[in-house]
Amino acid sequence: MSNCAEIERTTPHDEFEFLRHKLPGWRQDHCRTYEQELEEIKLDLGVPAVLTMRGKEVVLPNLMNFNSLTTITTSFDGFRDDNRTGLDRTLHRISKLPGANDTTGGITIRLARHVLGAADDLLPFILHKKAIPLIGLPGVGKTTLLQEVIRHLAERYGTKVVVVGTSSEVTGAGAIGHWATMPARRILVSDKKAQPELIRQAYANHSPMFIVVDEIGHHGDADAVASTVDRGVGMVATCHGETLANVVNTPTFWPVVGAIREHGLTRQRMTEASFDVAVEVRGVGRFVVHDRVSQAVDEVLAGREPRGVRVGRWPNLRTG
Ligand SMILES: Nc1ncnc2c1ncn2[C@@H]1O[C@H](COP(=O)(O)OP(=O)(O)OP(=O)(O)O)[C@@H](O)[C@H]1O
Repeated sequence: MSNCAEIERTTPHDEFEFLRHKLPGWRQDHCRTYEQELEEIKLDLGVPAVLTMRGKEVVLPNLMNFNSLTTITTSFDGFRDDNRTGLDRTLHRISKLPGANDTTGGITIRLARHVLGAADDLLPFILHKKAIPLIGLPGVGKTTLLQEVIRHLAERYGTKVVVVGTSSEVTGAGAIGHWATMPARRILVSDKKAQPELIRQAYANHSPMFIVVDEIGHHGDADAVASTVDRGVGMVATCHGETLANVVNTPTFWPVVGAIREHGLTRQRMTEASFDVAVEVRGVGRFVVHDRVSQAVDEVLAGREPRGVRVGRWPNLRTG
């Protein structure tokens, strides 16, 4: 699929600038200094703003006052019930901290950027696979990786890729999706409780070859994912957790890891796992891949840690 000639492209720099111009003048200057490495801006009432980067924090001078916080917060539109919104033509995520009496106590701005090549090391392991979870703790780079996976899928399968998710980081916040994930189609989830039904609608109504779900884990998600895969539709989904073992040990995921049942003190896998390869995202560019998921699930159920293959930028890389 290469019919993207008319899609307007923004660079990570453009998207950084759209965001930076929302801040009061002197804070704009501080942010510019850290453009390449900035990951989050935390603006809380009564304390100085904090810029976070991988492995370091910078505390800005001056306390955040009510007027500045209100001016910044009201410059972003459309906060949803989960207190998140995005910024048009960018992948950034803006989240409110609810304060006393319906006020806003602070905001967290996650600066997301499309990183071309972020999935390259993983491609040999995941292309031509049917169903893949990307497992990782908050902030390890799952969403950035997911965007690249979507871009690769959309290049191959075009509009037969449907992305289901709440997060503006994955496909962009605006009425039109972010160029990097187009022409994949998107279903925006405004209420997480509706996600299982929207996954079902994605396969029932839109003839996908692949459905991509940003964050499964709420009640009903795993059942919807398992029945999608049973119908032969490909699936890539992110899950919170550090390892595959964490996922297997969380009952809400049991439908996708082999319909696990408890018998007294033991747990047993009743079917093959829905996923045929599982990826643990351990850090930016560092992955552990399990390519025989059902067997790895059995290892966890037997109380052992399954050994995966280390892929990507690990120091002293060797297979484990
Ligand atoms: N390969 C990469 N190269 C450079 N920066 C990256 C890369 N992957 C992620 N980052 C940066 O790290 C930060 C966190 O990444 P990301 O939002 O993808 O994490 P996440 O695991 O999805 O977090 P959460 O679970 O909180 O949504 C972002 O600022 C992102 O731009």
